[in-house]
Amino acid sequence: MTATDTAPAAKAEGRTPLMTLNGVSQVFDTKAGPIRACDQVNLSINPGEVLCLVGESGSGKTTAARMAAGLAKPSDGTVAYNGIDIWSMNRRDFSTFRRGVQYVHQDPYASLNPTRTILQTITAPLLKHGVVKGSKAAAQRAAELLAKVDMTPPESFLSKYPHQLSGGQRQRISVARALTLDPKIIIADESTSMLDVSIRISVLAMLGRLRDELGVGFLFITHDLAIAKYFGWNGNTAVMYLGRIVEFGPTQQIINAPTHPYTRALIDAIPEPDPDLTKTKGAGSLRSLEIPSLAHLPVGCSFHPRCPRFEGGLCDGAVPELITVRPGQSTACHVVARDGAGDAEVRDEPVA
Ligand SMILES: Nc1ncnc2c1ncn2[C@@H]1O[C@H](COP(=O)(O)OP(=O)(O)OP(=O)(O)O)[C@@H](O)[C@H]1O
Repeated sequence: MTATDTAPAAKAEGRTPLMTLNGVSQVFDTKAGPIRACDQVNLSINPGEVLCLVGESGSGKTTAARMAAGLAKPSDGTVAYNGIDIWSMNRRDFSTFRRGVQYVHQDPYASLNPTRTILQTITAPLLKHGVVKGSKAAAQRAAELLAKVDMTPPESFLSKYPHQLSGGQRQRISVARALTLDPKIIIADESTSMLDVSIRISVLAMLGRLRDELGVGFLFITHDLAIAKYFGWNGNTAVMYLGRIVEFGPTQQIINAPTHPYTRALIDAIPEPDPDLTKTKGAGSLRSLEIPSLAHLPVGCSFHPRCPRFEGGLCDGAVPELITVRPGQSTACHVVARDGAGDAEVRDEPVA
């Protein structure tokens, strides 16, 4: 077994991934002292690929996403787009990056300007970046984009303000705005978590259709592995815990054959309609439900105080490295590194 990063297919094929996070860290100064919200994260995404970033609240997902979107500068490491560090790009390349990578926020109400109509919200980037010429063409394109996100008839929404729309409709507007500049990657940060279940499912279905039709890549952030399973079944999933990636691999393997005890615990938290499947899950219970503070990380593996497979002297020594345990799948766990992961038995089950 060898130390590994979490860059999937493109690197293996010798291509430069469209976007890479190379050893990216983010340190915040807080009252409790400096915290490392992201610690040496390696990820890569290509157009058409889905990468799900999963973990509990506070695991560093949004911090990683903001760095990927160029909204925050890493304390360490680099974010590269088309192989170029975004923080040393010239203006033209940085503008290409900004157009190519669009961020869809968890709370569309906070990210939509309340004083702008939907027409103004959608046409502003189209006109600013010269995607279309003239207000008539911009309005026509805005109507097409609304139809793409299933807001029909578009004409009935263009003159409305965000407060006149439902949460699901606002989220669709955020997605339509993200599509204005023909992005290569959409970063969707818990973008359905504030919606009611039935609305969430329809917004997820719409995003899934865009994923398939437009060939756009997704960095899809969620605390809910069930949603990663739904959205990212044919992509990869990285599981984050207290700022570090603890497991990475094809989503099907992560769901059906997880190796890290934390991933197993997240999977156990997914309600399972089939009792036989529930029986095959076997993480054992967590030793503690308390998530340690980033300001006082446990020594060694930071999951060890909660881990059902904890072994004194092994897990509370060094920080475990992310190592390849099966083709395409890597885990940061001393016990798995010592005992092996076993064979993955991946059921090609249909997406729920
Ligand atoms: N600007 C900041 N200053 C200080 N601490 C911060 C800042 N931004 C994030 N943090 C801290 O960094 C840690 C990771 O936060 P982050 O929002 O990235 O996690 P998350 O996994 O996205 O969680 P959630 O799902 O709750 O948004 C948290 O402890 C958070 O309080």
